[in-house]
Amino acid sequence: MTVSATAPTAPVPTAPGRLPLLGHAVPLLRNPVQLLQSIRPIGDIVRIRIGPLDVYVLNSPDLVHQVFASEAATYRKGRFYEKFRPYQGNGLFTTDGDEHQRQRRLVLPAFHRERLRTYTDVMRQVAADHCADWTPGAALDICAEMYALTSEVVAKVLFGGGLDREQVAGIQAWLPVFIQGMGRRVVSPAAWLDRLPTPGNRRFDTAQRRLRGLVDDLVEAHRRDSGDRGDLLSMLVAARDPDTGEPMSPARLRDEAMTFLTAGIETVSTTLTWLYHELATHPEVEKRLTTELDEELGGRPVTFDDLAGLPYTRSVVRETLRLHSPAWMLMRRPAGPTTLGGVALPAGAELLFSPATLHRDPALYPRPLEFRPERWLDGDTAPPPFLPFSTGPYKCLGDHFALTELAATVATVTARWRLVPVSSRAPREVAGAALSPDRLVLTARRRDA
Ligand code: HEM
Repeated sequence: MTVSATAPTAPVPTAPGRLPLLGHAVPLLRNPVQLLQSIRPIGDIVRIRIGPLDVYVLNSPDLVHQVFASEAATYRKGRFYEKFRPYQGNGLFTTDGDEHQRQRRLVLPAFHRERLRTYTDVMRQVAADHCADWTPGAALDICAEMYALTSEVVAKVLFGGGLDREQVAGIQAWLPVFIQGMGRRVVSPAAWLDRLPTPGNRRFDTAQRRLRGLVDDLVEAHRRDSGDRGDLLSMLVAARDPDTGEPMSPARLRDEAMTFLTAGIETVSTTLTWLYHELATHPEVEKRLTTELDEELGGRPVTFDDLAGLPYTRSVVRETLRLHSPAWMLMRRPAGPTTLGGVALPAGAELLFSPATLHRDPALYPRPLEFRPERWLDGDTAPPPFLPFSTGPYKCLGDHFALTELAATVATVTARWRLVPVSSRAPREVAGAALSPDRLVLTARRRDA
């Protein structure tokens, strides 16, 4: 059923189960993705209530396209992103409008295809070094392993060879505390709670201070020696505004670096963890994957140019991003009163789109809960909307970076190791900053043993 044919003033259906005062806060806190999934069949736009706040959930891919892409100029990023600003500063993630557009133009060349070619060598090397330390038969905490691997990749690509071990360890130790604390503050009911001198708040303050200090030092070092070191930060330091000729200020460089650290690690490590869960429970997929890797690479290290010739590997990555989209909630807010899908929305209305639930809609994807990389290889019908990285002017800037890192890591790790289940327990989804598995333990077996 859709509401798109209704008159502009028609009421929007409200999700069932609303409680007085609390609205839908209880199911949202308990399992937000389940709630968002359950209301998809109700209409193209469905209202949920969080206490006094109305949130309009967009279920139709056409309306998502309208709000996020074709009419994006008439929407702001909205509440969720504003709440990140005190912690993340004025990076790409928290800015919108003209300021965002100017900044995005400056940052874009650092993600150019030719740069990705160089970054791929770092990705492969980190993955190879990381799994070289595994002991055959050892039970591995895959969430921790993938977090350590991906945080080293982003730190090295961002800051280059100048990083010492202590700095990498500092990023790995403080970043999860910072991201988790920031997530809690974004949904916190009262800002004063976050200023109480509790152990958790003190740990967050320390993490934020240490990370900012570390990033400030690295920015300063790059500005002093401003040649191209092949890393991402060098590109940002060298960037000049085409209108004014001005470089980015040290604070802006720090904010962008913090944005890449917070946007580019957990998303990728979560995807890799789900991917290894799926491989461990789908031996036929793993077999086809290793056959492709053996045939195409024959044991040699993967390069950027090899990735185009690994269609099954890329389908495994794509299917993981479909079934386990890290982004489960994106928001926008109309700049003024607007009509959307035939429904009048008030100025400042909060709009929500969930890539995770769109990708599990049986109307778009047949047998949506099955992990079937083959669905991306059939290729004779128009593919359904696939939006793990969102769409429009605020679409993930690191999408090609992430796809390259995921494929290069899988090609490197899976060529050497099989990760097999320790138990039949499936990971439980936890909706935090990303839609993550709560826990995954797998046993490492050498493929050549
Ligand atoms: C599987 C991995 C990833 C996923 C699923 C993902 C997804 C997303 C999504 C959904 C957004 C928000 C878009 C919106 O509000 O419409 C976003 C923004 C962003 N992401 Fe990613 N991301 C991933 C990896 C990365 C990586 C590796 C980097 C950088 C190294 C990165 C950098 C960014 C930045 C800078 C933004 C803000 C873009 C802007 O507003 O201009 N992401 N990402």
